[in-house]
Amino acid sequence: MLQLVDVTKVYRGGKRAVEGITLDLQPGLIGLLGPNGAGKSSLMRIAATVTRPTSGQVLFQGRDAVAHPNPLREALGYLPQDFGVYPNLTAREFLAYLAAAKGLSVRSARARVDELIQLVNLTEALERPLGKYSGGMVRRVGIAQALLGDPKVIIVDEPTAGLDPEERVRFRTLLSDLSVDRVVLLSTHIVSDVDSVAADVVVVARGRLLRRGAPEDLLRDVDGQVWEATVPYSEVAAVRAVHTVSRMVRTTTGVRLRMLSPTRPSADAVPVAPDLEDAYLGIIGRSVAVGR
Ligand SMILES: Nc1ncnc2c1ncn2[C@@H]1O[C@H](COP(=O)(O)OP(=O)(O)OP(=O)(O)O)[C@@H](O)[C@H]1O
Repeated sequence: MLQLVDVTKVYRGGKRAVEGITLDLQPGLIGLLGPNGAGKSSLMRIAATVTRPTSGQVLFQGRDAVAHPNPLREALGYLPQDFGVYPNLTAREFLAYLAAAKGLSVRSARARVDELIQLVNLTEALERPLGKYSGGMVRRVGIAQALLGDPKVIIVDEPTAGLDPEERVRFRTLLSDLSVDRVVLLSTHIVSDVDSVAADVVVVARGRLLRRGAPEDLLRDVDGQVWEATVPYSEVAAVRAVHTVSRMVRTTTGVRLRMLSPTRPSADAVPVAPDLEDAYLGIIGRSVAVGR
């Protein structure tokens, strides 16, 4: 439905944020994972037609969405990373304003706004000005506005920033439900945001696509390479210098480390089943090791 073809973004001043990324996106939830500065937001802005690629193509239903962005814009719900609100409007006024800008009729806008306010759990704060909302509440308004107009493509950039754990789970479930017949592209640097909801994971770093696959494929990459061992606190730095450590828990007997290593890292290390966080760190770690 939405394709990025060999997309590159070079900002004024020469910063290369995206380096030849090709992605064919079909309905479903696609998790775009990468560390800070990987180029996720740049890629999302290009996919959302708010930034033009320096080279490469964006195609929506086979048509050029760079030269003719309107068909994609009409089908799009976008939550940018730097989403802002008008502080003097209430949530209802703000959403009604955006619904009007999207061309929804007054009647269908009113029903949709009420529905969305319930969906993102803002009913109680409805009549308060947005300037008095917490960061997490503003985020929820952002999610609601992205869903106005029943979009076929939903692009959400770090949507869970500022949400509490319960809201995160709720939001993950919502996006998963929506992805049944829509493209939902979610960017994050938090692996648990895509774990168990994304059937398709894309890992980017330094502007490049490093790996794309189903979570089970990514887990297979590090099968037999994840270990746990307890080491004295004084040895932690030495272990970390050699291995990617994905978890560290201080215990009464030392520090319990979870680490990636192609071979058993120490005599007392026990193999454990990999999770997506291990797989992700493995991909990022390998890309650093080979200098990509
Ligand atoms: N408008 C801009 N002008 C110049 N450089 C930019 C601009 N926007 C982003 N960059 C740079 O491009 C690189 C990629 O940034 P981008 O925001 O796309 O990454 P990201 O993966 O979304 O990271 P984060 O999660 O920190 O936002 C970074 O080095 C960033 O500083």
